[in-house]
Amino acid sequence: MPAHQLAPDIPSGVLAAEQAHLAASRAALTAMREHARSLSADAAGDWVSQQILQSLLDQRVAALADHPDTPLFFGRLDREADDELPGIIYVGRRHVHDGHSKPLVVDWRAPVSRAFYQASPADPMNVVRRRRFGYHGGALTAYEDEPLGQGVELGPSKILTDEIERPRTGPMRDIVATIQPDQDEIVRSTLTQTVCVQGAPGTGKTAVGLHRAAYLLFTHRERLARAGVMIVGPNRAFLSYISSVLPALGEVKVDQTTVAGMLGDHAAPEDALVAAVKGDARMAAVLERALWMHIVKPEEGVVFTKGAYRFRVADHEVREIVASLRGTTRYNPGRAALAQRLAHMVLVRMEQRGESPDDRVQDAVARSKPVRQLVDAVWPKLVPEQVLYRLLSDPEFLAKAAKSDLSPDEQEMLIWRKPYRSWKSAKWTAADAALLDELRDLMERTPSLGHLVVDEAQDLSEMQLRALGRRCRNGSATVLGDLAQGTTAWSTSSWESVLHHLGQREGAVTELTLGFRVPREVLDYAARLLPSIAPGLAAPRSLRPGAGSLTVRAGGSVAVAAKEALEREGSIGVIVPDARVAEVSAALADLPHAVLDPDSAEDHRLLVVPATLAKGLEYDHVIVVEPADIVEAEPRGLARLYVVLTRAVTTLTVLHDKPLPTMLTE
Ligand SMILES: Nc1ncnc2c1ncn2[C@@H]1O[C@H](COP(=O)(O)OP(=O)(O)OP(=O)(O)O)[C@@H](O)[C@H]1O
Repeated sequence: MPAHQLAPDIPSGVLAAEQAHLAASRAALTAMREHARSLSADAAGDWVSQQILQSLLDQRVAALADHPDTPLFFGRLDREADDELPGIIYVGRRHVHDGHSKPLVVDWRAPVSRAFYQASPADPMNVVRRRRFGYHGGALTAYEDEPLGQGVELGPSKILTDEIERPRTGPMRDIVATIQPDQDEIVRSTLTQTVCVQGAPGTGKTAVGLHRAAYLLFTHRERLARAGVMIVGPNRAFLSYISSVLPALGEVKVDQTTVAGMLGDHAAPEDALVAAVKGDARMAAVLERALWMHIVKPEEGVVFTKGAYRFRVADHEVREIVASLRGTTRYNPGRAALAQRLAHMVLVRMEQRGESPDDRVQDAVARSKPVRQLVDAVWPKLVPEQVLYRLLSDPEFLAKAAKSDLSPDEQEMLIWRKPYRSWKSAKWTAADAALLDELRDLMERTPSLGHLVVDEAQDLSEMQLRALGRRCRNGSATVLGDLAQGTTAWSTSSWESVLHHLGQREGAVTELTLGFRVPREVLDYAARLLPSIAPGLAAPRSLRPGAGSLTVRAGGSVAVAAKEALEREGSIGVIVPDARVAEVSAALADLPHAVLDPDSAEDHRLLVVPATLAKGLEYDHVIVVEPADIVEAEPRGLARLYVVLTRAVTTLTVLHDKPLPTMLTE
């Protein structure tokens, strides 16, 4: 027998007491906000400090806002612990205390809240009873008790099931009330630990990554406020979908971007095979050689004239300085160091002549014309685009830089068929963006963030991973993905390799196995593709039975399917081959709908979604149009189809005129 009590939606004595605690917590939060509002920035010494303090106070006031629809707490722990904390703890989205510093609500990220997610009959963690609360709108309407420490088996939680079954409308929600024990382990792993999560569609990877960011920001507030945390997602539609999760958890200062947003939005078209060569980590050595090949062997010395005197640095001395700097610094600091070292030699000559020049003289000599001319000739000023331009347009230069790292065929593939006039007019591709970033870092060190969350990481090239790795080289990362959902020319087949190229070899690979999104029937259907796209992976499991959720129709009309879906509750995604977006949108002309546009604030229940933008998204009802065309459209089309078929929360309708891939019909 499940040891559960689900209170009916009628206030009982217990429910009334809990509602009173909610009211008291709300009032306390309002008082905290009023107090924050009453604080003045005038105490700060000067105008600038005043502005900074005022902005901090404003942020604090905003963070203390009470959102009536968002439950202030969602759980309660009755504890039997020998510590200084209260015996009863309410777990919520943020700390709330009364005027005497007594905690009314404890932040879910605090160490004591861990038991809310982890305690079990086998390991009660000093908790005798865990209570979950159910809300309707902002009103507390139900509770559910789980006795721990009595050795009683727990049955399924209805509040948890209701939360998972709740129709999805609008952007992604936080899962803070229902994080599962294996997810919580990942969320609370320490800041220094890089974690890589493999998980089938809908196992909560994205949710876990976002909650880990919130957890780390809470636990290491100062350090991460300085160093920064960034979320990297596959496209802007995805970023817009996840955009409200962290703000709902009180974290507004996390940058969310795509790889293109980080490395440069270059999108000239490119053959997938060429892109694959450019994405290969072997390019790193080629680029490094290409950059340093710009240094010219010095044939002349330098002569600095001051009044009637001439101070000379001989050619062999210049060669020695260049040789000693080469390979020991990045390119740009090396250039600056060369000027300073030449100036220093001149100063030594001045001293030999009995002068006593100081640092200012050294700077002046370093900036003088003869020194600048020599530095420009020997160690030329460069931008990354110049180097890459030369590499992709000059076969001889490429051959020298590539040595044996690239085969002659690969080199030939890299050379532009139609060269551009100059580096300034070159049109760069997405793969070039990572090469330019590598060069930029060889010239000037890229600053590192404190933590990076990388979603859909299976799709990144080795060179892109290196670029991301630079941005967390003094920090750590949360790497999320699914080997079965790799759709790019360079998709990985091993997480160890991803961690290697990210520069986080110590990272731990872990797996989430239970699906929260896709009904079992739909997931089993999609999983028929797995042996063809990721033979090593086990079939995914779903928490949600969802009988009757799958319909496959030959010759069915998209308008009819959309009308049927509109009669039900929740969001609808009509996922179509990219080339057929306009046609399907026209077929739906009688129904209010929009084509998915990441930049539009317009929210539509019925959306036409190009197949290549569906990654990471979910809809209550998904209608997939013509799977054969989705498969045909790209080299890893079967994996794309797997992604598309696993976006449904409640129903999946597959419409096809052409034969379905055989794996789906066998
Ligand atoms: N513990 C949980 N409680 C409630 N809902 C959850 C939980 N974990 C995940 N979900 C929900 O399941 C859905 C899928 O989660 P998410 O998008 O994070 O999965 P994913 O593994 O990133 O999927 P994909 O690989 O398809 O991108 C979301 O609606 C999420 O809110």
